[in-house]
Amino acid sequence: MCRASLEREARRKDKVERALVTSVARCVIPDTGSMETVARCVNPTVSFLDLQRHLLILPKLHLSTRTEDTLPNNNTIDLDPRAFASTVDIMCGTCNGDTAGAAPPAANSTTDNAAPSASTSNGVYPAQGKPASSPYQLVQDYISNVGRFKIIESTLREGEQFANAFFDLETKIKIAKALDNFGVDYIELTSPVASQGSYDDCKAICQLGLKAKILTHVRCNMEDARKAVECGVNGVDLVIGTSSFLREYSHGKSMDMIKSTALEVIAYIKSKGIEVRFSSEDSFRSNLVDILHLYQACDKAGVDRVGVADTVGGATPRMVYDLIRTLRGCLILTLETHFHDDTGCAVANAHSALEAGATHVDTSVLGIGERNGITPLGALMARMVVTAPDYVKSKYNLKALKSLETLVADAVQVNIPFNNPVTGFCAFTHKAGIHAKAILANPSTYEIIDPHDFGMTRYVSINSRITGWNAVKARIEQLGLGSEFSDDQIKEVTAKIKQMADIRPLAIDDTDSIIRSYHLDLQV
Ligand SMILES: CC(=O)SCCNC(=O)CCNC(=O)[C@H](O)C(C)(C)COP(=O)(O)OP(=O)(O)OC[C@H]1O[C@@H](n2cnc3c(N)ncnc32)[C@H](O)[C@@H]1OP(=O)(O)O
Ligand SMILES: O=C(O)CCC(=O)C(=O)O
Repeated sequence: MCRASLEREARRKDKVERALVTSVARCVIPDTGSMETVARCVNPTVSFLDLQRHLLILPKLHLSTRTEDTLPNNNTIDLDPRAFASTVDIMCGTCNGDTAGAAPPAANSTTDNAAPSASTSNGVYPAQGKPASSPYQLVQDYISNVGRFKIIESTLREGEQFANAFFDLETKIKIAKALDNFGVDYIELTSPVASQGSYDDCKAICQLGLKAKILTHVRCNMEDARKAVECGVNGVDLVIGTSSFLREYSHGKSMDMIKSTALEVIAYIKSKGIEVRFSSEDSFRSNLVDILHLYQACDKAGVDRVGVADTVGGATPRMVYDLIRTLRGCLILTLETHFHDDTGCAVANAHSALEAGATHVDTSVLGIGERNGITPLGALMARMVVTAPDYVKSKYNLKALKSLETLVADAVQVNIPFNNPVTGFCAFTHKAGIHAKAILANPSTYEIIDPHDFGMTRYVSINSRITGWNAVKARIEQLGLGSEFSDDQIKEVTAKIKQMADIRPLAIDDTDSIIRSYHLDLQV
């Protein structure tokens, strides 16, 4: 029977039930030979095969169905039931909806078919159980970390790979202190193996006594790891490419060699009592099963974090969600993510990763890095202050963003882009008359971010032909002339501004002069 008829049959028999998914596995579907992700439920009547053969709707589990992946012997991978302990609708042709004997649902899961409660639809972070002040309806998700992520700030590592970057020690120290003042959790530095200067600077920054933990980023080999440890860092970020591109054309190592070296290096760093992270470069073009096994081995060896990198910036938010969710389901619980911005998805990908259960995001100020860079710190803050306002406002010193960006922009001799989230010169400028009227009445009408949270101010422009009388009235009031104009007179002066703005671009002095000259005429 085809999937659609099963679906119809299930609906007809009203056998829609909710079941708690306790685990998932990827296996070959006998009928089709394709590789799919399937789920096991607490309901004992819903067997593994039932779920393969009958319709399974997993709205929260956007899992991979990449057919090129191969599975180990028993066609399963160890999975973490907690990661998938969410309630899903399952239409099943064989079970009768009787959930007797089912294990109790996990905390935070819902077990009935009722519409979400008012608190949920109003935006509650289920993982934290605290109300959100975001006006957007958040997606309820047990595993999401949007309200408890950490930042690994890589301006002094990835950022040094930006074409224009040259940071002397004095500049590095200024940037490190500014990042610390902003409240980032970690500061990642260039490999001390890169040059004598990099080594000396790394040592010097470790001695600053910053609140943020200092990391350095090295190749996955013993010599690099030894140098890193010598510098006195709090942690070492190990990296090695796992895609066939990088295995063949970068370092030439097989997956087995990568694994044995990784385990040796991890053991060494751990023996020194400092944090160690293992990351696969080019994770999204790596074989899923390869990296699952590698990560699980590293996890078992006691790494503090596992890193996933979209090294060439080709991933989409859906792909990110898919991979991170799958890794979370495979007992990889502390997950760092690194997104390049080649296709403009770096911020969205970071958000998607957090929704899927990643714990750490790599950023750099203004996104500077190799090619066109990575997730920008400021843009990520803009995104996250909307998603998780309480967390972001209490944790990060948002008012320091502008000066931090200015410091880095000056150091690498670029301008802050005009359309940069939050700090771009027009990020809070409102111009069209319809917008201006509503903004003046209530800024939330056309602003999702409150500029004051970042120490910024909004600006309502009246210097154009698309302005309106409400905006002009506000300016007249600012000039202290409010009581001397009737609404009709304001409309008349607005017409004069538009007449002039049809001829040439206006500055605020021009519009003020039109207003003042009209006002003088009123006196005579
Ligand atoms: C995606 C990323 O951004 S990863 C981080 C990138 N960061 C850096 O490259 C740090 C700055 N780099 C450097 O200063 C230099 O490249 C160094 C000091 C690391 C190495 O310099 P060199 O010895 O001159 O080698 P080169 O840069 O030409 O090639 C890289 C070497 O590292 C090896 N390699 C590359 N990645 C890895 C890895 N993850 N683990 C182990 N070895 C690696 C390559 O096989 C190559 O080895 P080879 O000398 O046997 O050919
Ligand atoms: O170490 C990492 O996780 C990321 C390394 C990197 O810069 C990349 O893969 O683009």
